[in-house]
Amino acid sequence: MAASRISSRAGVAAAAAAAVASISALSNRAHADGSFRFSPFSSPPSSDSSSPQKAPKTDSKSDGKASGEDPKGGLSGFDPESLERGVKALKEINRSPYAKQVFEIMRKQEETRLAELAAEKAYFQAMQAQEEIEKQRKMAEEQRNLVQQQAQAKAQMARYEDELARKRMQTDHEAQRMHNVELVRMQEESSVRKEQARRATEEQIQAQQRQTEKERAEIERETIRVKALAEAEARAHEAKLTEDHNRRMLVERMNGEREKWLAAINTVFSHIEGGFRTLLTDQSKLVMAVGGATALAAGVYTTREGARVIWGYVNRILGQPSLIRESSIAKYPWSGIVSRGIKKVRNYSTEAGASKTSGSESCLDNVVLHPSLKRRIEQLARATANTKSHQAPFRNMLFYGPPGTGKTMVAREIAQKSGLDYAMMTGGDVAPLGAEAVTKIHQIFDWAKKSKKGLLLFIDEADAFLCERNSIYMSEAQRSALNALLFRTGDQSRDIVLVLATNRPGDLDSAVTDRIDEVIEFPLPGEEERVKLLKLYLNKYLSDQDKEDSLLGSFKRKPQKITVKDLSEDVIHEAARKTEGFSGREIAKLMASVQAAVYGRPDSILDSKLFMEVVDYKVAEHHQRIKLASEDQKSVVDFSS
Ligand SMILES: Nc1ncnc2c1ncn2[C@@H]1O[C@H](COP(=O)(O)OP(=O)(O)OP(=O)(O)O)[C@@H](O)[C@H]1O
Repeated sequence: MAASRISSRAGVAAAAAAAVASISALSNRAHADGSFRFSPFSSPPSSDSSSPQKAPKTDSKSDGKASGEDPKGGLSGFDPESLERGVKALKEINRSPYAKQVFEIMRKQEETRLAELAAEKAYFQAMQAQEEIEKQRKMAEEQRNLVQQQAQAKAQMARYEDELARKRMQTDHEAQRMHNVELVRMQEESSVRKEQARRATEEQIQAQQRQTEKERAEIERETIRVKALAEAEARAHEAKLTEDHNRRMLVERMNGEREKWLAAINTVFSHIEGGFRTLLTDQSKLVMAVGGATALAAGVYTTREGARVIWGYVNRILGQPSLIRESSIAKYPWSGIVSRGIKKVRNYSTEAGASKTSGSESCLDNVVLHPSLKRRIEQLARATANTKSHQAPFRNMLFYGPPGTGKTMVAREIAQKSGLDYAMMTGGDVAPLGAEAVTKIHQIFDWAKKSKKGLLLFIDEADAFLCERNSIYMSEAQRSALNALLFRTGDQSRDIVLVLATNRPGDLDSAVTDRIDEVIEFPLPGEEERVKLLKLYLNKYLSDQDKEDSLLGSFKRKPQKITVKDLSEDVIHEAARKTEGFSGREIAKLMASVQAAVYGRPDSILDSKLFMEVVDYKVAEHHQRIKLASEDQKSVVDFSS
């Protein structure tokens, strides 16, 4: 019995296990599908949970509809066999006395399962919360991305705006640059226009200046011409006066002679009277007397006229040309014999005296020049002196510089010291000669050839007739004279040294300057030279009185003796400082004025006060003269413009 009971119990347990296994298999399957919600102990939504027998049916039906059945139609993979086995097992359980325990176990199993499901639910809720969090995170991320995108868009917008602003600025800048370029171009054009206008004005001014220069040159030439004319007139007048004087002397002498002759004639006539008486009485003696008287008259007349013709001829051949103002060559060959003899004697005595006082006297003692210039001139004088002995051609010279700086003096000194003959003429003398000038120039060169030593021909104021040949102010005669001179100086000469002096070297014809070998400038004296000049003329005009007295001899009235007092070196240096811009001539004149001022004093004393007074007014006079000259020049420019 017990064994049967045990076997029945084992059978129930096996049935329950089978039922549970089949239900579990179903349940697991449904879970595996994810849509199956059936549980034998859970209360289905539409069937009664307390009737487990019905539940599978209901479940199977609903399951067939809800989960086992494919929504597209048909039960895919559903096995009703296990369900049937479960139902069968349940029936067996119901019949078993251990059904209660079985159901208890099943309930516990179900509770366990519910707990598992709750845990699963909690798990799912946690998952859901996690999902929610994830969603929130994603949303936040999206939000952040949105914000980021917005920021990016904003930044892009800002960049774009910035780009636009930059482009606008660039455009503005470009426009400004173009504007500036345009402005610069306009300024350049304007400056070019201004420059052109300035050049045009300058050219106009230069043309005006040239015109003024020409006019001034014309005025100067006219002045020189007038001066030369005046000088010629003065010479003519002087000659006339001399002639008058000679005539008067002649008349007086003739009167004396006449009286002498009258007395003689009276005597003679008394004799003649006797003779006539004899003649009248004797016919043959009368005829002889008349014939003799006629022959005598004819002889006297012929001799006189013949002598006059011969004199003119000799004079023309041998005499000094009239253009030469000063020369070392005697005017007539025979007239030098006596003077040469006197000169020799004088030279001998001077040399003897000089050798007693100083060993050697350098040339140019009376000329004050800058040491370097002086050295050059001494060298030139020596070279010129030696040229003839070496049979070399002479070198022509041009001296130029402001008036009164010693050009003429130096030329004279060079001529004298070089041992050549020398002759001086002035350019201003040529113009008044007119058509005769050419002949006179040739005459000078012919005459110069006669010098055995060689001749230094010095032409002062050379620009007066050697100026530019194209000049419209030059007369035809002057041009011819210049051409004659150019013709005679075409080759290097072994007979003539040409020395030209001018204040305006620029006016000389280019062909003339081409013939020049040495060009020497004579500047205004510097302070050192002015000191020397002041001392030189102080000695000459104020201290050399004794010497002059002895030279004047007894023919002239003796001048008052000048006493020089307190004239220190400092005073002379002060005067030299003040006389800046003075020429040598002006300083010589200043010292002549000092001499005159001293003669104006009863005691004839020269002291530093008087000296400086004269210096001051001469300096004021000099500045006034410069001012007037510049005003004159300005007015000439204004007038011409
Ligand atoms: N360097 C000098 N040394 C001494 N005296 C001078 C000097 N320069 C000029 N004089 C004085 O001035 C006078 C004129 O000099 P000079 O005739 O030589 O000048 P210049 O240069 O030929 O002038 P111009 O150009 O006017 O003919 C001389 O007689 C002399 O008294």
